[in-house]
Amino acid sequence: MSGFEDDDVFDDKVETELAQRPERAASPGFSLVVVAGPSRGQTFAVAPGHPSRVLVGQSPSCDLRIDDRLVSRRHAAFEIRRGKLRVTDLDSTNGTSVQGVAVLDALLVGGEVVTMGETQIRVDRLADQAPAAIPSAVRFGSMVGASPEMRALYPLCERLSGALVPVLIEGETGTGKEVLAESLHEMGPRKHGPFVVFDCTAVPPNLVESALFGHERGAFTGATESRKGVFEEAHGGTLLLDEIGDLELPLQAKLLRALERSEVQRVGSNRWIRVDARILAATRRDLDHEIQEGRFRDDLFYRLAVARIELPPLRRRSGDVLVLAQHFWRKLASKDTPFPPEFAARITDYAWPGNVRELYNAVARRVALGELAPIATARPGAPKPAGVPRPSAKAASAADWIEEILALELPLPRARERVVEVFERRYVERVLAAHGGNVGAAAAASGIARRYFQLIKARHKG
Ligand SMILES: Nc1ncnc2c1ncn2[C@@H]1O[C@H](COP(=O)(O)OP(=O)(O)OP(=O)(O)O)[C@@H](O)[C@H]1O
Repeated sequence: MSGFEDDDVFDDKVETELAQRPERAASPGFSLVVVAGPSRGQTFAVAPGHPSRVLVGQSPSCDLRIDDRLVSRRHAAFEIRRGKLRVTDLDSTNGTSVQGVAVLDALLVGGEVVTMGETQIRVDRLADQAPAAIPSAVRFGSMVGASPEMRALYPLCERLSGALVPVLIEGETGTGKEVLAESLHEMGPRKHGPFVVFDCTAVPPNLVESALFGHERGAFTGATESRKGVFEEAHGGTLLLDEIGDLELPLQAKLLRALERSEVQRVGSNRWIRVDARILAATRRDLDHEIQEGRFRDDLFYRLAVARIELPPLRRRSGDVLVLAQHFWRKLASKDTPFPPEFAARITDYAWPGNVRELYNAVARRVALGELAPIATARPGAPKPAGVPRPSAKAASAADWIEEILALELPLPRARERVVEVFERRYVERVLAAHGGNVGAAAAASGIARRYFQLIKARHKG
C-alpha cells in the first residue's frame, strides 16, 4: 500500500518554484574546542546547514560528547543563527556560562569561552564559507517543507530510509514525527511490508505488554482468543513506537529484551517467536533528561537511538508556515478556491505552539468555515472559542453536547460538521483503546483505510 496517493497535489510546478527559492547567504562556521576538563582536546565543527542543533553533553547521542560528571547528559545546544552561534542551556543541572556569566541562551561571535561543569569550550569563528548549497528537495516522502532548516534534514532522512538501523525521532508535539516515520518506511526497501504504529499512551499500562507482544487464549480474563501483538504484525516491515518516553519502566525492560533477541513472547506463552521489524521510535520528551531522572533506561535508549533526527518546531522553519498552509489548502479546498491573501497574513503572524498539526487544523477550519474561522483553538487555560466545542468524553452526555452545538446557532451544514467532528474524536478514542493502540487494527475495525484513520486521529489530537 502507498501512503502517498493523496499527496500529488504538491505538483511539479510548485515543487520546482520552491526549490529555486533564495539560497543561503555566505555564513561563517564555528569550531568548538574543549580547552579544559576531562575531555580536553575534543573538537567539533559547526557548519552552516548542519541538519539539526549540535548537542553537547555526556550522552552518547550528543554530537560533542563530554566525559565530565558535572555535565548533564544533554547539557547545551549550539546552532548557527543569522551568522552567529547561538548556545542554549538545555535545563542542565549545573548550568552553562559564557565568559563567566550564567546564561540560558546567548549569541556568540567567536572568541568566547563556554563553561559547563569542569569543562571549558572555546568557540572560534571560522572564515566565511562560500554559501553552502541548500539541498534542492522540498519534501521527503509526505513530509513537506522548503525552509533551509527542513531541507538540511532531507539528505539525512534519505540515508536513513535506506538503512535498517533504529531511528529515534524527536520533536515537539505536532511537528510531524509520525509523518516522518511513515516517510522513512515508504521511501525505504521495506515499503511493501507493513507499517505499524503503536502509541504507548493509547492503552492502559496493564494492556501494553499484550498489545506489544500479543497473548494466548486464556492468558488473562477477557483473552477469549489468542492475538498477535504489534511486533508480529510489523514482521517484514516497520514498527513505530510512538511516545516511547511514556512507556513504564517494567515494560521498558521487556521491550529491551525483545529488541535484543529480535524475538517476542506472547503473554501466557513461553515460546519465543522470531520477528523481523525495523524499529522507529518517536518522542516529544527529552529522553536524556528522562534517563537522568531515572524514568527511562539508558540501555534501551542506546538500542533505539542508533540514529537520531530532531524535527524543529514550526516557528523555527523559516517560510514554511505559508508553504505548508498552501499545501494543505490544495488538499482540502476545491480546485477553484484560491488561497486567501488575508489568511496568509494572519497565519504568518502567529507562533504555532501546536506546530504543523495546529496549522493543518487552522487551514481545515478556514476551508470549512470561511472568514469566520479562528486561527487558534483553545489552549489549556484559555477560554473556549465559540465555534469548536470539545465536550469531555465522560462528562457530557450525548444530549448535552448536541445541545451545546445547537446553541451556537450555526447554519445546518456547519452544525452538522461540528457534530461529526465530536463524534469522530470519540469514535477514534474508543476503537483505538479497544485495539490496544494498534492503528492498523483500529482502522480495519472501523472499515476505513489506515491512512484515512490516521488523518482523523491526527486531526483530533491537538
Ligand atoms: N512536514 C509536514 N508536511 C505535511 N504534513 C505534515 C508535516 N508535519 C506534520 N504534518 C501533518 O500534521 C499533523 C500532525 O503530524 P504528526 O502526527 O506526524 O505529528 P507528531 O509530531 O507525531 O505529533 P505528536 O507528538 O502529537 O504525536 C498530521 O496531520 C500530519 O499529516
